[in-house]
Amino acid sequence: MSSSSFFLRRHSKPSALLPALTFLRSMGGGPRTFKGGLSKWQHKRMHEKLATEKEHKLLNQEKQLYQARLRSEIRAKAAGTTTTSSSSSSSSSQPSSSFGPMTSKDHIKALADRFMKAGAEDLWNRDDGPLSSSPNRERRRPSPPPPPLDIRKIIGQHQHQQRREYSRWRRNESSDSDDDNPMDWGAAGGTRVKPGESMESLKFGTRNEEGEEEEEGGFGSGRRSRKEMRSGAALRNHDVKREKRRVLKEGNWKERILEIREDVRNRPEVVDPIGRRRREEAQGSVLTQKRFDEYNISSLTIKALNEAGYINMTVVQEAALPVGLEGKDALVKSRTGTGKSAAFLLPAIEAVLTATSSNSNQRVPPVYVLIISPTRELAIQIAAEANVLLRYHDGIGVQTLIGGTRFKLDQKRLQSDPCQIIVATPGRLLDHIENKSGFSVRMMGLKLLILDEADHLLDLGFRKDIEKIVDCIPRQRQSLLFSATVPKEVRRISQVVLKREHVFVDTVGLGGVETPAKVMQSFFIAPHELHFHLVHHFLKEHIMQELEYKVIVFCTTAMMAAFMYVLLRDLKMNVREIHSRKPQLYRTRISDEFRESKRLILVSSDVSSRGVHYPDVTLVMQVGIPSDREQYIHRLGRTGREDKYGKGILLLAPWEEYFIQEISDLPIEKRQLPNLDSDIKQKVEESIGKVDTSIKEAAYHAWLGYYNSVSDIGRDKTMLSDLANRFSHSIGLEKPPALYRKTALKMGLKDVPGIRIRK
Ligand SMILES: Nc1ncnc2c1ncn2[C@@H]1O[C@H](COP(=O)(O)OP(=O)(O)OP(=O)(O)O)[C@@H](O)[C@H]1O
Repeated sequence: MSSSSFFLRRHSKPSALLPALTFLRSMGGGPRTFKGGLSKWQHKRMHEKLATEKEHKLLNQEKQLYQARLRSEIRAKAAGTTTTSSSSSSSSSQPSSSFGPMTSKDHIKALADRFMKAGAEDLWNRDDGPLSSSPNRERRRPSPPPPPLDIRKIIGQHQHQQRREYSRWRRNESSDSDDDNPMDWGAAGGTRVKPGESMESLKFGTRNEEGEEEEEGGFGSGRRSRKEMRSGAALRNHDVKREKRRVLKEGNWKERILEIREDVRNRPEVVDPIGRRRREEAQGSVLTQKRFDEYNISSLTIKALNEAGYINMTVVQEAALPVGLEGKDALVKSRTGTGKSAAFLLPAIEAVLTATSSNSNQRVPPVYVLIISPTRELAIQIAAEANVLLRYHDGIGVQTLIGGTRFKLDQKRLQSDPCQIIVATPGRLLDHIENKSGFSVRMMGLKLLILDEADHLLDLGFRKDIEKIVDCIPRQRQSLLFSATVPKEVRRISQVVLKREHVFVDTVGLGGVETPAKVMQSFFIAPHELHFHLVHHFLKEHIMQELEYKVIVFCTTAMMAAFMYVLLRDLKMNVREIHSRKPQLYRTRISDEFRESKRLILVSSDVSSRGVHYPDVTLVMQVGIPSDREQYIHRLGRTGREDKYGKGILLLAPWEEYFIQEISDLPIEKRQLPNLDSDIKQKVEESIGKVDTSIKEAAYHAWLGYYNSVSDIGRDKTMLSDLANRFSHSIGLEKPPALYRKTALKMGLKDVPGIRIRK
């Protein structure tokens, strides 16, 4: 069917679509409902709640253990058996060689020592007096004492840092090295590899026995292993205790945020953008000196690579290829747009070549490589890149299995055009596995499983599907996981797919900035009513500045994207839309058009936020709060790819400002709102008025569904209803449209004032 007939079909009856549009957030083809009719977000919250309960249970158990230790110490004292540990502890922080119980003071001192080697004695003195009055001690330290340390503050900040896995502290602590060089933020962790640098300096953290990765860097002035920083067995209950005791007063937070902001403002790239450019140019690009032909890659692939313009490897390719080619499992983290696809496609092709050479006379070749991607666009793009690299390999085929296309057509292609590499989205792949057509038999020969955007695929929305898929493929296989973001919890869950002894390749590094170096990031806080005016203003301004502009505007939901598109089109902008409410053929066409074009604006939901490579995007605008830090980073990563320059704008409403804390370690700056021209304002108002009511109502419903799922806003239903009313006004609705009773019930909005329910 032609794309135009799809287009006509889409417009024939928009109202018929409405019930299906309600409350569904674009999830890139992932499952939308879960057992018991729960939405993704309700399901996610349920799991978070269960995890918190579990954590509390563990806390109690550990508390009991601690109390038991104290009791045994008292008993030991009563029996007159003072242990070596207690007597030696005042002079040494080392644990005693005796296995008797430690006193509580010893224990705390030992902890303080381990926690902060350099400052431990000060901590001890401050809290426990006796030591500071010790004459020996005075003798040992004749110089004036350093300023007292506030242990609570330090521990609180340290835990805060651990919990969010941010690394600002490390940067602050190690900033002496080269504070004014934004490119060197990761230097203290020794993880950023510059062209020509030895690969030894890259971080390859293999898993230790506890399943934690050993990494350099840590708190305080010294370097320490990640294992030490985290929960060692002895430290663990005290870690938890500190967490419980921690008083994070609002004031402290505010102070810290102000400090961070001040720091951001003073960064050289903010105050001196030209100097920044020069410094970066001096630093070189993501390309290294290493050439592809130096590795054990087939000459036919090298030929194709060279033709495609790939001569030298990027940092991630140089780091991940040897691991992938050796057949090891790996979790690979590297910034957006740095060439991860080739880093996994090359081992994939080699795996097929090895497998076919030993297994050549099968009538229907098994599938040797399975690549899973969260979105259809990304799957199509990966298959296209694989085809480029396979140009000279006759007999090796790639196929995509993605939703939104005809299942029967997939089956026909699988039979008529056998392939060894499959690129699939999870849902459609499962359909094929569960369908008894022999597809799962072909999967029995699988040698290599690759998850692109692995953190997203292991997130709650997809994890069940991934687990099912993993259950249906051979255990004896290699697995490679790639992403630009790898949150702590994903590292743990990755064991669902990876072998225990996998390698962690991290080209960002602890303390490294996760966003592209050459993207200037700023955020604006403005009442929601002004967002559309501001989007229009920023676009106009950018078009004036950039002759060859290419912009992506990310909206919170598919229906918000639809609304924004209609509005910008009416304002005579050269704009396209792409989101999950569009048929796949339309999406593919728009995606291809945007890839090839210049001077074009793409309004998108999250179908374009991850992995999709649109060359030369000059500006990424994010309107409304991103669902998490990772989403912000991936969306922003659509610009500044391949070492190019770009701009990122985040537009938030005042109640969304708390999100800035989530990304406070990134080089993002708050900007003053521009003065809006009253004529332009009026023009925008008029265009809002012209948008079809059905689109506005669907946008309102989607807005409510999205913000209900954003925990800090969705928790307070009265506030949510208030904001929803304001939102409905801002998109030109006279009154908020009513909800279906069932939906209102599901969202916990049934008896909330201001939320209308259908009779
Ligand atoms: N060695 C290389 N030499 C030249 N260009 C390269 C090289 N490797 C990759 N590229 C190009 O860099 C661009 C970005 O690559 P790719 O899409 O693989 O990035 P990515 O790291 O997967 O990004 P994301 O995190 O957004 O998924 C592509 O256009 C690709 O063709």
